[in-house]
Amino acid sequence: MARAHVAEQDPLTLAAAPPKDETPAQRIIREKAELEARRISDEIDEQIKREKQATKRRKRPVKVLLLGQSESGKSATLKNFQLTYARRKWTAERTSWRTVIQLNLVRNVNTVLDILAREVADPISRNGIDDDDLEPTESHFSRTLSNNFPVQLAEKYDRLNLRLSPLRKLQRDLEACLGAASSEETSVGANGAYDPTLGLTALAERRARNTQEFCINSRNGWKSALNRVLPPVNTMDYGSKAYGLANNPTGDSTAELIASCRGDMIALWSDPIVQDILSKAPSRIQESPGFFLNDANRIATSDYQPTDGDVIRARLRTLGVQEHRFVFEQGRTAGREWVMYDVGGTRSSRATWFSYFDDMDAIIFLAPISCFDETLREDKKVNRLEDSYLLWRTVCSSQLLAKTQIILFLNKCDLLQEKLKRGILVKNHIRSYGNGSNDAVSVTKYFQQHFKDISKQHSPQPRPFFVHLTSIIDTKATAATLSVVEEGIVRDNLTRADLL
Ligand SMILES: Nc1nc2c(ncn2[C@@H]2O[C@H](COP(=O)(O)OP(=O)(O)OP(=O)(O)O)[C@@H](O)[C@H]2O)c(=O)[nH]1
Ligand SMILES: [Mg+2]
Repeated sequence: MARAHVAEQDPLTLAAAPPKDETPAQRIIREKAELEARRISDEIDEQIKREKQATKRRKRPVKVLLLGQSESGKSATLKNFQLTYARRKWTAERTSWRTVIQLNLVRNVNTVLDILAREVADPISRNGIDDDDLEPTESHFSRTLSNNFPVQLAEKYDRLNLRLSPLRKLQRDLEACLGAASSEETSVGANGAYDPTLGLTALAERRARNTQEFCINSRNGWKSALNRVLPPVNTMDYGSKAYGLANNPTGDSTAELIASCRGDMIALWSDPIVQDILSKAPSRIQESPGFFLNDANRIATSDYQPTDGDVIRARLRTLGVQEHRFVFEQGRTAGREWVMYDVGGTRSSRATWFSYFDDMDAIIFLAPISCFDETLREDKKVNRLEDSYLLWRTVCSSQLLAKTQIILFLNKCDLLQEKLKRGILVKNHIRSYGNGSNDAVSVTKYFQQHFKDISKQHSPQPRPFFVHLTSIIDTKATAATLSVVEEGIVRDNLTRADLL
C-alpha cells in the first residue's frame, strides 16, 4: 500500500500514466505512439553506440611497419617521423646519440688507417690479412711507404698512426658498451641463414631456434642500447694519464680523448695523398653509413652536442624488432598515437618480420637503389639490389598483407647520383640493364619499373603502387614526403575503421 502510494506521488509516473478517462480507441492510439517512440529511441541509442565504437576505432594508434634490408634506411626513416611529428620527444632524445656518433667518427678514423695500411702494403694484403684483422704497427707505414713516398711523408703517417692509436682501444670499448647493435653483422649463423626459397612462414618457424637476436625486443628501441653507454664509459681508462681523463664522473672522458685527437684526425683526412689512396679503394668511405670525418672539426670537441642531421646520419644497427610509440604533435593526425615497428634488416633477422604482418595500417618498404654495385655484408655473393627485389617480392606476395597498404621508398638517391657521376656503370652490375643510359633519371626509372612489375605480378590481388624517391638524410625533402605518406596512411586507416 505504502509503495503504491509513493508511485502515485511520483511526478514521472504520474506524467507517464494514461489519462483516467481514456477510451479504448484512445488507448490503442496511445500505445501505438509509445511503441513508435520506443523504436525511435532504441534506434538513436544504437546509432550513438555505433558512433562511439567508430570513434574508438579511429582513435586506435596508427600502426606502421618498416621493412627493408640492412642499411636501407628504416631507422633513419623512423627518426625523420619523430623529427617531423614528435619534436619534443626528438629533442629530449637527441643528446643520447652523442656516443654513437662519436663511435661512428672513431671508427671512420680507424678504417682510414686500415685502408691506408692495406693499400700501401701490398705484400700484407696479399698475405691474406683481412681488413678486420689489420692493426697497423708503429713502424708499419714507414716500412711500406718508404718504397713509394718520400721519407718525410712516411714519417708523417707513422706519427699520425701513433698519435691516433688510442682510438683503437676507444672503438673496442665503445662497441663493448653499446653492445651488438654497434657492429655490423658480417656473417650469418646456420640457424639464422636466410634462404629465399623458403617462405616467411618457414622462416618464422626458425625463429625460436635462433636466439642470438630475437631475445632483444626492446620497447624503448635504440634507447636501451644508448642508455647502456654512459656509466661504463665514465670509468674507462684510455691511457688516461696522458690525457688527464681518469675517473671523470661526467662521462666526458670519451669526448676529451676524441677532442685531443682532432688535429690529427683532420690532418689525416685532409692529406692529399691519403685522399688519393682512398679514392682508389673499391668503395668510398664517404658513402658508408655513419660517416662523420668531414665534420671532425665540429664533433671532436669536448662539448659536442649532436645536431638533428647528425642523429639522422648516425649508424646503429637495429636488433630484433623495436616498437616506437609517439603521439603526433602536428600534422593531420595531431594528438593521435602512432606505433612504428623498426626491424633489423640483416638476413638472420628477417624471420621475425612475419609475426608483425597482421594488423598493420601500412608498410613502408625501403630499397636503397644506390647499392646496385654492392653485396650484402652478411653474404658477399648476393647483390644488394637483387636482395631488395627478392624481399619486395616476398612482401608483395604475402597473403597476410594482401589488403595492407605498401609504400615503397627507393632510397639513397643522393648516393646513386654520386656513383653515376663517378662513372660507375649500372650495366656492369645489373646485367639486364643492357645499354640503357647511365644517368640518374633513366636508372631510377628502370629500377622503379622493376619494383612495379614485381608488385603487379606477385600481389595476391591488385594493389596500387605507391612509390617515393628519397634521400632520407635530407630532412627537409623527407618531411615533404612524409606528409604525403601520412595523409595516405590516415585515409586508409579511417576507411578500415569504418569498415570494421
Ligand atoms: N647518404 C644517405 N645515407 C642514408 C640514406 N638513408 C639512410 N642513410 C644512412 O644509412 C645508414 C643506415 O641506415 P639505417 O636507417 O640505420 O638502416 P636500417 O635499414 O635501419 O638498417 P638495420 O637496422 O641494419 O636493418 C645510416 O647511417 C643512415 O644515416 C640516404 O638516403 N642517403
Ligand atoms: Mg635500423
